[in-house]
Amino acid sequence: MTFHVDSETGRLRRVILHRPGLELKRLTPTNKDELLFDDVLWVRRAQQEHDIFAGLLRYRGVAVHLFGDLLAESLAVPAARSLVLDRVFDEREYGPLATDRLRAAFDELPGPELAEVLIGGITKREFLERHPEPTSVRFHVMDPDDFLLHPLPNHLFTRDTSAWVYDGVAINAMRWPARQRESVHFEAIYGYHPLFAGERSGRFHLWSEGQGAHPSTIEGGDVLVIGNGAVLVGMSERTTPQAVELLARRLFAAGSARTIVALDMPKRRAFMHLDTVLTMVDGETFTQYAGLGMLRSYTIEPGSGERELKVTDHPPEHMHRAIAAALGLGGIRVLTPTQDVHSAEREQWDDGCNVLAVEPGVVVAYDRTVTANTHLRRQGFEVLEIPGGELGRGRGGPRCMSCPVERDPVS
Ligand SMILES: NC(=O)NCCC[C@H](N)C(=O)O
Repeated sequence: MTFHVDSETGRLRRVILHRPGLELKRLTPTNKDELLFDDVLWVRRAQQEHDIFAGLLRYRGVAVHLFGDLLAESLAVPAARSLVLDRVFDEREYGPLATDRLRAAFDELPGPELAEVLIGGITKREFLERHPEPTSVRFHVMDPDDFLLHPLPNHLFTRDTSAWVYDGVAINAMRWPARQRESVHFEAIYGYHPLFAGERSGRFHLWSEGQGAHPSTIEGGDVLVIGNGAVLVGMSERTTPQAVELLARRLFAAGSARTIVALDMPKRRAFMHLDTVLTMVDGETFTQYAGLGMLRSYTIEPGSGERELKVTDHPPEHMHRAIAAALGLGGIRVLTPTQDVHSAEREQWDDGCNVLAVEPGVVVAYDRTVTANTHLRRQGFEVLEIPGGELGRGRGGPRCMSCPVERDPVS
C-alpha cells in the first residue's frame, strides 16, 4: 500500500475521519469559545450526520479509517504510548509532584480507554473515582469538575492536524492551545500504527517541527495540494510565513514539491483557513468566496543552495495568474455564485466553499449551502449533499472533516 496525495480532486481512495464522541459532550456555553466552537452541539445528531458523511464516502469507494481506532491501536505499541504520555504529562503542566503519578495511572489503561480519555478529556472527579489523590498543590487547587485533561473536540477536523503533500505528511504545530495536543496523536499514528509503520522505511516522508515550533504554526486547512508539484498555502490567522518557508525547505529537500504559492490572507476567525474560502473542484477550477477578493501572493521555489529559496512577489491582481502558472496552465477557472453580500457571508460561514472532491468534478458539500451548491451544479459539477446542521457549528465542512491519505493525481 502506498500513501500519497497527488492532488485536491483526483480520485479519493483513502481518508482518516473522526467520528465525534465524548469530547463533544464536554462542550458547554462556558468553554465553547476557548475550544474554538460557536455553539454546543446535539451530539447524537452530529454523530448521525457524520455517519452519513462516512457512509457516502464508503459508497463512493473510499476506504475510511476512523481516527479513534487508529489512535487506540497505536497506543498498543509501547513506543507510541510513551511518546504520547511523555508529551502530555509534562512537569510544566502538572508540576513536579503530580506528573509521574498521573502518567503512571494513565499508563495502566488499555489502548481504547486511553484513547477515549485523551480525546474526550477527564475531570478531576472522574480521575478520583479510580485513583488515589496525588499529594500535589497543582492537583489540590483544582475543583472536582475541572478538566485534568481538556477534551479535544476539534479532532473532528482531521484535515488540520496533519496534511499529506504528495509523497509525505506534515504533522502540524497548531496555533491555539485548544488544538495543540492533537499533533502528538498523529505522530503516534504515522510513526507506529501498523497501517503506516511498515511504510516508514522511506516510502513516505514525515515532516514534523515538533512541540517547540511556535510561532512557526501551520494548519492543514491552509494547505492545498493543487497538482503539478505545486502547493497553495494560505498565510492565515493560523499559518505563519515562517512556517511556510520551513515547509518549503522540507518539501524541496525531499523532492516532494516544486513550487509553493503562498497567499496573504486576512487574519480573522471567519477566514480561519484557506479552505473555508477557496477549494478546488477539478484540476483547473476553484470555488471562491466573493468576500475574499484578490490577495498578495508569493511564489516560492528552490533557490541556488540547499538553504536558499527563490521568492517572487505578486500584486493582488495577479493572484489567479500566479496559481495558474504554478499549475502550468494558461489560466484557472474561479467560480463564485452571484448573491447579495449578506447571503454570501452566511454561506461562507456555513462552509459553502469547503467542499471535498471525491473525483474531478464530484464534490461533497453541506446541504444548507443551497446557492453555492446550485451554482456548482449549473456549471456542470456533481454535488453530493450531506446534512451539517450540527457538525457545521464547529465551523468546518466536508474538506475540513477529512484527511486524505491516498488520492490520485488528476489525469
Ligand atoms: N480546515 C478548517 O477550516 N477546519 C475547521 C476547523 C474548525 C475548528 N473549530 C477550529 O477552529 O480549528
